[in-house]
Order: sequence, then structure tokens, then C-alpha cells
Amino acid sequence: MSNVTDTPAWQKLAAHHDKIKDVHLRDLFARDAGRAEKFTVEGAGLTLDYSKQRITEETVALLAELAKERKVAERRDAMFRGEKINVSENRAVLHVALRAPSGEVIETDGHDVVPDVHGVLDRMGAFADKIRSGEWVGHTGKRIKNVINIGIGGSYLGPEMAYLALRPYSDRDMTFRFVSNVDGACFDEATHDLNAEETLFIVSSKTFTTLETMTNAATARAWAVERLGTEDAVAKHFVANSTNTEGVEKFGIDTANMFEFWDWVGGRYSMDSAIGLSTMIAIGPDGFRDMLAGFHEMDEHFRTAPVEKNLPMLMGLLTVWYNNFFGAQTLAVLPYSEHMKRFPAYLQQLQMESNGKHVDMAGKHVDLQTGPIIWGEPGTDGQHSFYQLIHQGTKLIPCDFIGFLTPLSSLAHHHDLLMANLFAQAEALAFGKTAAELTAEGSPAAQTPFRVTEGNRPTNMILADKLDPKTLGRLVALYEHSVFTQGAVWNIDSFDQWGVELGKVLANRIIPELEAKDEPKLSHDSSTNALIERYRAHKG
Ligand SMILES: O=P(O)(O)OC[C@H]1O[C@H](O)[C@H](O)[C@@H](O)[C@@H]1O
Repeated sequence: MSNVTDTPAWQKLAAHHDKIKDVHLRDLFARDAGRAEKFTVEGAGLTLDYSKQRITEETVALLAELAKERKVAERRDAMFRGEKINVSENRAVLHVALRAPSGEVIETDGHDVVPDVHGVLDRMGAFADKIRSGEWVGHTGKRIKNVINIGIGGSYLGPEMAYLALRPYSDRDMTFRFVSNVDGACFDEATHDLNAEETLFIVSSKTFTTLETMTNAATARAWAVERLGTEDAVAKHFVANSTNTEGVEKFGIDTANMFEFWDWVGGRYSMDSAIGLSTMIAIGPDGFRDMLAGFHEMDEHFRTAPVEKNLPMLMGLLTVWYNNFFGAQTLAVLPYSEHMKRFPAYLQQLQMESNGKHVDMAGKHVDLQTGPIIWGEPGTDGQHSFYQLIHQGTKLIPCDFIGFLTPLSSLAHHHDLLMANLFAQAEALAFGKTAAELTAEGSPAAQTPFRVTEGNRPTNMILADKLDPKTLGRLVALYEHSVFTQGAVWNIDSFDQWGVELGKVLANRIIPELEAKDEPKLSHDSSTNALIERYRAHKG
């Protein structure tokens, strides 16, 4: 495939950008009373108003042309067909099969994976029911009240984000916690007030080799065995989610208590696989299936809607527009929902591990910027912290606002205030306030320059009726496919993550240098040597 910057659509976009880069959203809205309607699309139960983006109809047409030239739809279809589009690992990318209804056929290497998916879902459902009903008891006969997911990266962020997002739908008599960090404080804090007799550990790891997870799992095992008095207790207090049966057996977890997934599920695309077991225990198997139905709705929308009406494709293409033509470095994701607190953190892995790449599919260095930096906090907290820089700073920061029409809180009057703030922020960012307007309002002349907000800050407004399992599935799939679209345009492998390896290898080399009593000779650079020596000296 040619360099994207050499394609006709890219060059047309560059010329078009030159023409419209200084046009203000104020003028774009003034020119066209139908703008909001024109640039609002609905799909899979979500509404995307992208009228406050710095675009015209021509921009959308050219972005659609770019998608066509880059064969985004063909690559999408290849993914759905189970082709090995993760070229550097020679793997299929089939998270869409995790939410395919039973009866659908999705094959990879000639094998239909959908029955396997439903087999595991059924086993997870039976297990979750047993825990929730109290049929499954701990080693001493007590009901399980606490569930601790041990995992990191994709085996942590999705489960924690989903639990927090769906807490109103969860069993409130149970406690759910998440141990990810290898800092012992993480384990201590998660367990200090829990009774081992009532605690279930779910060890979640695709590979079952990850240092942090294996260390925390071993600590959990020792913690439980010490408190319950026998190794036999492990059978009732530990289950595993993994692709590595051997590793699970070796750890001492009965494979009858292992929930399987497959190498065609990327870690950051796995919250709807067995990795979601804690979510399923929290909200119940029916709630989990609703979430899968929401994912599937968005998959179908992504698979079938034309690019101009395709929410994830539009969002992916707009990200390319700002990232590559306006030179924006970041994208802020700002959910106006307390329950969506961890959604930006979840998206950081999804987007940045997927599209933080410097070579194309052929291994050749790319000649353009790839994935943006993702960040964000829930509204309205962010407004009182970093929004200042978005409004008046010198950097262009496109924002995704996410709002829900129906409140989950019974304090309904708070919701009007929350939503008023959401709409006001998008309005202020787009239209700003000019010096003339300020003067007319009586602003003292000396203050006016400080008070001017230029506006022309682009935003997406994503609205859903209500945050529930189905909506969460739709939202996650929306971003998954937006990431896919970006990766397809840039022609990079969005499904590998080689960049995280070097740090792991170096840590494994340093571990014995910190642990060994005889303080082995160091052969790092002078800075790393000095840091290690300082630590050793302190440790004594
Ligand atoms: O699920 P695991 O195999 O334990 O992997 C956990 C995480 O660690 C790795 O370093 C990867 O960067 C992530 O993509 C992955 O989600």
C-alpha cells in the first residue's frame, strides 16, 4: 500500500485544510441554519453531533474518499471474516465474535469460533449464578461476598471501568475490587478489611505470565492459605480467566475453574470475553448479555452503515483530520457521568496501545503522525481544573463530550445542572466570546484581552438515552471501531504492542540485581547503575 500522504485524497485534504483552517465555527453556523441537523448522525442507539467540528460538507466528502482509498471497509470486512490482519503476530482479530449471537458463523483457520464463545459464556453464566445465589460457598462454608479481580492492562482496565460504569446494576451486597499494580500497597488496600472465608480471587491474564499479575496472584494465594489454614482452600477461592491452560494448571487452579478465551482476542479488546467474569458476577449473566448485545449493535452499524452515516468511521476520520492536518497532539474524552470515571483511562490503553505505532504494515517507518494522546476526566470536575487550557491555551485540543439523557441518580435536579454544563462547555468552546461582545457587556478595557475566549475549539457531542449495560457495550465498540478506522487509514498494525516489551525485559534483568544479597556487578549506563546502587544502599 502506498504512503497515505501520497494518495490523492490526502493531497486534496491538505489543500482543503489550507482553505478552511482559519474559518471560524461562528461563521460556519451563521452560514447554514441546518448545520446541526446536517452533521448529526444516529446509529446503534447513540447520537453523534459533530456539527461543532471545523469541517464543511466538502471535508466529510474528502474524508470519505480517504477512507475509500485506504480501503477501510475492505480491512473491516477482512477482520469480520477472521483474516489474520494482525500481521506482526500473524493473528486474526475477532473481538467482534465475542458478541456475535449464537448461530452466526465466524471462522478463522476454517474453525467457527462462535460456538466456543457461547460455550464459555454459558459456563461463566452458571458460575456467576452460583456465586450470586450463594450456592457456591468458600472453603469454610461461607457465602462469597467479595470478588477481587487480579489482572493488569486489558485484564484490569475494562473490568474496573465496566464495574464502576454499571454499579447501579450490580449486586450491592457484594464488594468488588481490582488489584493491578505490583506495588504491594495495591494488594494491601484491596484486602486489608476482607475476610478470606468470603473472598473469591479471579486471576485474569491472557498470557498467565505477566509479572505483576503472577506476583499478586501468588501473594493472594499465600494470603488465603494462611487465613484458611490449608492449600485445599485454593479450589474454592481462586478461578482464572486465560488463554494459557498450562499456566493456570501450574499455578494450581483447577482447569474446571478456568474460563477460556483465545489468541484472536487482544488484551485491550477483551472486557467482553472471559476477562469480564467480574462484570458478569456484578451485574448478572442477563446484564452481561445485554452489554454484549450493545457491542453487537455497534458492530453491525460499523459493518453496514455508509461512511457518512457511520459513527465510528466518522469519529476515526475526524481524529485523523485533527491529528494530521491541524497537528493536534491529543484528544480529550470528557464523560459527563460519575459512573464513567474510568472510561478515559480505559480508552488510553485501547487507543494508545493500538495506534501508538511508528512503522506501517510492511514494517516501514511512517511519514506522518499516528495515534493521538488520549486523556480526560469526568465533567464537571475537569471544568474546574484543566478546561482553562482548552478554552484559552495555545494548543488545539479536540474533545469528545459524552452525555446521558436519563439520570441514574434519584437526585434528578442535579441532572439538569450536569447537562447544562455539558451543553454550555461545547457552546463556549465553539463560539467563545469576542472583545467587542465583552466591551458591550461592560468589561473593563484593561481586562478584556484576558477575558476573550477565541472559540473555534472543535468538539464531538455523543449522547445516549441512559447509561446501562447495552449502552456501555455500544460506547466501547464505538471507540474500538474508531481506533480501527484510524489504524486502517495510517496502514499500521493496531493489534500488536511490541513497544511494551523492552521495559519488561530490562526489569527482569534488574530484579536479581536488587534482590541478590551478593549485589552483582552492574553494567548499565552510569545513570541506571547509580540509581540501582542508591536503592541497594538504602535497602542495606
Ligand atoms: O492479560 P495479560 O497477558 O496478563 O496482559 C496484560 C497486559 O500486559 C501487556 O504488557 C500488554 O501491554 C497489554 O496489552 C496486556 O493487556
